[in-house]
Amino acid sequence: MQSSEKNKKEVRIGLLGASGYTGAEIVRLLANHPYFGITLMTADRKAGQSMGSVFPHLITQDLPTMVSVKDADFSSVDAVFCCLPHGTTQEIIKGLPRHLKIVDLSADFRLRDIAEYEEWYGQPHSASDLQLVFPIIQKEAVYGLTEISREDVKNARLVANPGCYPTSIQLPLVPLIKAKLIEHRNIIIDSKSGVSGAGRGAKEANLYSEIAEGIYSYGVTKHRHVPEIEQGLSDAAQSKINVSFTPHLMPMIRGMQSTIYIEMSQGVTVEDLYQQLRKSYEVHLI
Ligand SMILES: NC(=O)C1=CN([C@@H]2O[C@H](COP(=O)(O)OP(=O)(O)OC[C@H]3O[C@@H](n4cnc5c(N)ncnc54)[C@H](OP(=O)(O)O)[C@@H]3O)[C@@H](O)[C@H]2O)C=CC1
Ligand SMILES: CC(=O)N[C@@H](CCC(=O)OP(=O)(O)O)C(=O)O
Repeated sequence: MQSSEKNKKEVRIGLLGASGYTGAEIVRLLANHPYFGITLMTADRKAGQSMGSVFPHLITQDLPTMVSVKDADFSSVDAVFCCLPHGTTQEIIKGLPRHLKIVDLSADFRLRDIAEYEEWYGQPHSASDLQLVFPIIQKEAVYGLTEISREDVKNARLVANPGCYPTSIQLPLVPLIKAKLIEHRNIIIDSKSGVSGAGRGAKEANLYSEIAEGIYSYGVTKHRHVPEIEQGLSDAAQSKINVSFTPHLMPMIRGMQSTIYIEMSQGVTVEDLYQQLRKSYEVHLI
């Protein structure tokens, strides 16, 4: 399909941070989508390159050349996916034209409490005037765990896409908490992730020789996803929930497993938990 035909599709998409792992995933998901066409792509170090040269498996896709965000023209864009590092994202989002719908994959708009963001992410909001701008944008953000807040997501201007570990933990626990099947205390979460979760940027700790044939825990007691997990579970419970969460890095590229230990409410059986999860995520086949 030619770019000109793509422009006729209903929703014109800008992809910010297209040259990273999540950018490539968005391209894959949108490639044959009937309503979306990609009209703008940005990169940082790889600005000026084609997507096919960065990700050879996408070479057959007819995509615009990646440009730097500062050179991006949003006049032919209706919605953007932000696939940028957290911290960087706030500054870029606050400068985007108001007509754009935004899906942000970073962590910048997930936490309602800005003080909590600064504490767990170990950085103030980066632009000097952002303290003024951030609360306004933050109020517009909907936490985009679709299964839990589908209607809010539909109408949002800014969707804060949940983190990987928090997704794997909230999807099973939120329905059980709402149905009062589990206790709010002593929730212990043991999660395992593949290495692509750390992004494509080169880091010593993610070298093959560091990762292969081993497993290690990291961020013990202080991983930045703790407040996000607690925010979602506390919302479901309508009271404060604290969790013990330990992530592990596995010698694999993709994938995630979270094993969650809970106390069942009095009289509840394991079968009750399964029934509730089946009911909550029932797929109606036509
Ligand atoms: N990897 C995963 O499984 C998941 C990641 N996320 C989150 O999504 C976001 C993107 O992650 P991921 O794709 O893995 O990251 P990558 O490191 O793979 O890609 C980051 C992208 O942002 C660009 N970029 C980096 N710095 C800047 C900057 N200062 N200004 C403009 N563009 C910049 C990079 O350009 P270039 O390549 O040219 O340097 C690249 O396109 C992160 O916030 C991450 O936390 C969310 C869910 C899952
Ligand atoms: C293996 C690894 O490093 N994982 C990342 C989380 C990846 C993820 O998808 O979460 P975000 O959307 O918040 O980036 C980490 O532990 O920080």
